[in-house]
Amino acid sequence: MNQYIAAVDQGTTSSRCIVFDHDGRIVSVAQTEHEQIFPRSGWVEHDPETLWTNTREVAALALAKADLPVGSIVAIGITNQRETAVVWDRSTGKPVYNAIVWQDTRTDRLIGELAGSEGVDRYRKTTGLPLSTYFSGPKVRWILDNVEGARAKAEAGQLAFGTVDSWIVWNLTGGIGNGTQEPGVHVTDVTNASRTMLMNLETLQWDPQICADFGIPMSMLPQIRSSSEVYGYSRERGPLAGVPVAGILGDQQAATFGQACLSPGEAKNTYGTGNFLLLNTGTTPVRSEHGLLTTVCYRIGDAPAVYALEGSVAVTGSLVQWLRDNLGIIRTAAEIEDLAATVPDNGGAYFVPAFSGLFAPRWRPDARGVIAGLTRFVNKGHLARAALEATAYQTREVIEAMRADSGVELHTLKVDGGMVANRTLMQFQADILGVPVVRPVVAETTALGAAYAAGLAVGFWEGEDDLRRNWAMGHTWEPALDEAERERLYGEWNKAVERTYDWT
Ligand SMILES: Nc1ncnc2c1ncn2[C@@H]1O[C@H](COP(=O)(O)OP(=O)(O)O)[C@@H](O)[C@H]1O
Ligand SMILES: O=P(O)(O)OC[C@H](O)CO
Repeated sequence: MNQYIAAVDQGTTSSRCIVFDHDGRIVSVAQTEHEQIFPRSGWVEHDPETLWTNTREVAALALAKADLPVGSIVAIGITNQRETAVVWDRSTGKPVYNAIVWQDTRTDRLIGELAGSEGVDRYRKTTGLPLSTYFSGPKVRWILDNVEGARAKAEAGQLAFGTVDSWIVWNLTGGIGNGTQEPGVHVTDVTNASRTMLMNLETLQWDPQICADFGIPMSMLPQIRSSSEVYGYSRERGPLAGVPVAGILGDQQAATFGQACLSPGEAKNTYGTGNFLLLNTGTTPVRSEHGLLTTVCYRIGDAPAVYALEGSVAVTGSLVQWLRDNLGIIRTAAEIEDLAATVPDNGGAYFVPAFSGLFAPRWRPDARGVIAGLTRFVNKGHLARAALEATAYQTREVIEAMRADSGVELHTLKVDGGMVANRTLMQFQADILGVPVVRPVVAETTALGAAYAAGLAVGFWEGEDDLRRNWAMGHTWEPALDEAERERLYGEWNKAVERTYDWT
């Protein structure tokens, strides 16, 4: 009987389950979007129970679609939107509040208080991260401060916190209130833990002082495990019953692993709701001086952890959604390419989507979005074009910071994620960087990375050479813009970005 690995990718926009074979090829896919909840300006939430029910539905559907027999799935890997925080009651399995999503900025005042006179870099040495609304710790604190009774229950050891991986694994392996009688395992992996602001980057353990400063009881926290080991077994009925849950990676680290960026100096850029560029820096954390994050890239079983430098851009694909949902100038995300093709260039317009402030490399929580350079000439085609270009300019900013921090010169850029279907964007990305942009055959690298982590833990793949062998080039976009024009456009972009500052 053929054997496969199932990967669950619980992302910001949708939940997916993808089944892979030994060559890393896709055998079956199922996907469903979930509601984005915006209760107030700057707030972004998801319903945790929907995230879980969608996950189990897409898993069942992916298996049913390919008619996979019981016993053909040898392991499950989990990958997830990172930082998003869920707090639930251990005895009922019910969340005490909606999941607070990574883009949510409600904790900005709290960040100011925590930064105090030491500033946003107060915990950077320990965690690799600047104080920001982006990370989970402040979100948990907000729930404890604002949900009635939550703090008392947390202090009594009755509440559990998890990033979305923990929440899914808890439910997948048990979950009271989920038709079973036993709690699931309460774990996370080093990559997800490294995004909470509560983990020490070198010891890979929760930091008691930071937890105390944040007012978060340590009894709420999951156990930190490697990215590739058996954490527990699925209790789901059907073909997944009893299958080991054997891999967990935050989605951007998973994409890095799925792109086989397994040696220091190798990088990938993922274009989803936001953009995330990760550079493998090997087994020593590299501290950033140019606005990047130091983060855990992966840890396979007992091997030493591998670290990465990361440039996180908050708004890229979500700007396309905004044009679709808030302005209605396109009906589907893919239509932006046709609209952009109605004009030859941006018509002088620059769209800086600082909807959650600006993340890497500028970290400006006070920024808000602008469209600069408007004249009577600009039409919706130009706005579509400017929206796509914004993704490419933001990527260039991050690559320049990465070069300054690490000295690594990227001669090609490996890309993946939902937006890389857009050929206009990929061509412009190559143009504005002046290096080729390369998309692999299997662009679902996030799910593939989680599958690899799970498959390595159960011996389905033997080692990293298997993963390197599976990577195959799909399409390359070569730069075609002359240097003077490239620099003129980028210079105007930089001017537009400065117009977003000091807004809040
Ligand atoms: N053809 C396209 N052109 C531009 N953007 C697109 C296109 N297709 C999808 N997107 C954008 O990509 C994002 C979805 O990518 P995906 O990798 O699935 O995201 P996530 O993992 O964050 O849920 C959405 O924000 C959507 O607007
Ligand atoms: O769900 P994605 O693909 O937008 O990824 C979100 C990131 O993990 C946020 O840090």
